[in-house]
Amino acid sequence: MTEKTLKLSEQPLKLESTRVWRTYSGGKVLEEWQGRPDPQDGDRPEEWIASVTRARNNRSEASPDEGLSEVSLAGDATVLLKALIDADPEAFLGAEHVRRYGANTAVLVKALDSRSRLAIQVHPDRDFARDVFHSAFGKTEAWYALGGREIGGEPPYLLFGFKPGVTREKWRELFEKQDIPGMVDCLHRIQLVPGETLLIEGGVPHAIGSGCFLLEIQEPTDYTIRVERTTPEGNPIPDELCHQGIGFEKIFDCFHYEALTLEETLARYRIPPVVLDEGDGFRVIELIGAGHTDKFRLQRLEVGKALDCRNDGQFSILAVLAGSGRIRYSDRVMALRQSQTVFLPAGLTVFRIEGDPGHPLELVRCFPPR
Ligand SMILES: O=P(O)(O)OC[C@H]1O[C@](O)(CO)[C@@H](O)[C@@H]1O
Repeated sequence: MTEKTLKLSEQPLKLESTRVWRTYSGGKVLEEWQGRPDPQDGDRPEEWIASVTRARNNRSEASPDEGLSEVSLAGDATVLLKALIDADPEAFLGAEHVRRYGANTAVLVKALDSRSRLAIQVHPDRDFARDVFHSAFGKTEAWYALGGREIGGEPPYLLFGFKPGVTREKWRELFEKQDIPGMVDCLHRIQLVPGETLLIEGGVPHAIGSGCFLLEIQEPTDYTIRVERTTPEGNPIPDELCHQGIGFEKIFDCFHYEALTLEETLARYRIPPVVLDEGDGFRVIELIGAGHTDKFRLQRLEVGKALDCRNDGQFSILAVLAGSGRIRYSDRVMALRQSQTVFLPAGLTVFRIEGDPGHPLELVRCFPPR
């Protein structure tokens, strides 16, 4: 029997691995999860998934396309996801999405594994991004904790949100003195709990601690303002990477000086999961919904048997956290295994996810804003 002819925008697209250089080290747990031989920590601790966003690393030796994801085609051929989308935005992203956001997915997904703590940083909200970077997107982000490891006897942890008593003047003074313990002490600290989701709005100071393995969903930019001029591992950070070209004076405008207690911070930013649908051999859990942010949505899918899905005129992105199985679409099948990532174009309207007996699939499904 001959297969039906399908356009690329009508089929699931397997994504190649896209590792990206960062100022912090990590990646060993990520590589273990990916089943790579000889997993190692290094200077590319992040996997960018379905990315149409270029990394802002300011490194002359790197490719100008660093950060852009490639799609695997037949044989060993690959093509940039961005090139496919640019050639036919509506078919891949959906007409309504293109009307609102142009030929941009409006979302970026990452798997991130830190051996060392990240530098204390902040990302722009939409207003700051528009006024200062002339960008339609800021960098609100959310972390879905997958697991982690102890580093030097310390369990994985997160720093975020100003504590009561922190003012713009105090923050600036600590920056000028480069008083790192003082800056760390201005932020709330919590332990990373696998399965928890935190939403970090643009403007909120934060630093992912050492030993964290998480999935991140965010707006599609790489604007990171870093207030530590030397990384926790002792490497100087070039000024341009700290202030992103806007100068040190301006960076203090990017922070939201809203000092909340830990309870208030967690009540605002920790998002409890909600079961949306459950049946014989599947569960669909909302991790981030439209009520939490208008920047993206995130679901966890658990598929022991089968789950019928629709794309409803929008694309979505899958990452297989664990298990194995397949996607059935039209008259075809695509195998799924742990760490596989897949772009599901808007033109793929219906598909079925099936888990293998004894190896139920655990997946995240990432959506752009509605
Ligand atoms: O400043 P660093 O350590 O390179 O970290 C940047 C990283 O921080 C994050 O914003 C997470 O907080 C990632 O999206 C980003 O790649």
